[in-house]
Order: sequence, then structure tokens, then C-alpha cells
Amino acid sequence: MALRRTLVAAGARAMSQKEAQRQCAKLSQKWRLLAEAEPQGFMSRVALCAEKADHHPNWSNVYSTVDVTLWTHDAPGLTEKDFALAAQMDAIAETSGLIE
Ligand SMILES: C[C@H](O)[C@H](O)[C@H]1CNC2=NC(N)=NC(=O)C2=N1
Repeated sequence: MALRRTLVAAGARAMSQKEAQRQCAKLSQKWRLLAEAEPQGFMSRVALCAEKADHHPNWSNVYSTVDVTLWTHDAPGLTEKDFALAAQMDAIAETSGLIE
């Protein structure tokens, strides 16, 4: 019974971590790229930064829109890593003239 109680307690902790992840602060940004710009180009450049930082955006791409959500899973919430990657994404979008 002790083992079962331990497992139930571990399950409850896993649930609450998942819930904490769901509810934690996140940075969200939707970029509308120029219609003629390739979102894949923007995303590959960001992906290189993300790999270097070992910090990866949750994102999706539909036509010329890239929708990004950033947060630090372990925190859970926002850390300097999220702001640093967000700044790099801004710089890539702006310096490459991708924004409408
Ligand atoms: C072990 C590895 O460092 C972690 O899993 C990294 C990978 N990429 C990540 N990306 C993001 N956005 N948040 C994280 O907490 C995170 N953690």
C-alpha cells in the first residue's frame, strides 16, 4: 500500500506540474511577414538562434503568419532566455525587412 500511495502522490505532483505549465506566464507574438517573404527563411534563422541558446519557441506557420509562444518549461514561466530569444526574433524580422 505504501508503494501505491507513493505512486498516487507522484501522479498528483505530475498533474500539478502540468497545470502549472498550462497556467504560467508566456510571451506570445504573431508576425505577419511580407507576402513575398518566405516564412521558412525567417524560421530557419530563428531556429539557429534557438539551437544555440538551447531554448525553442512553440510556434506555428500559416501562409505568411508566424505565431510564437515562448516560456521556460522548467521555471515554469518567463526567464531571461525568453526575452533574449524574443529580442533576437524581433531583430531578425526587422533587419531582414520581413514585417509588413
Ligand atoms: C534540456 C533542455 O535544456 C531543455 O529541455 C530546454 C530545451 N528548450 C527549451 N525551450 C523553451 N522554450 N523552454 C524550455 O524550458 C526549454 N528547455
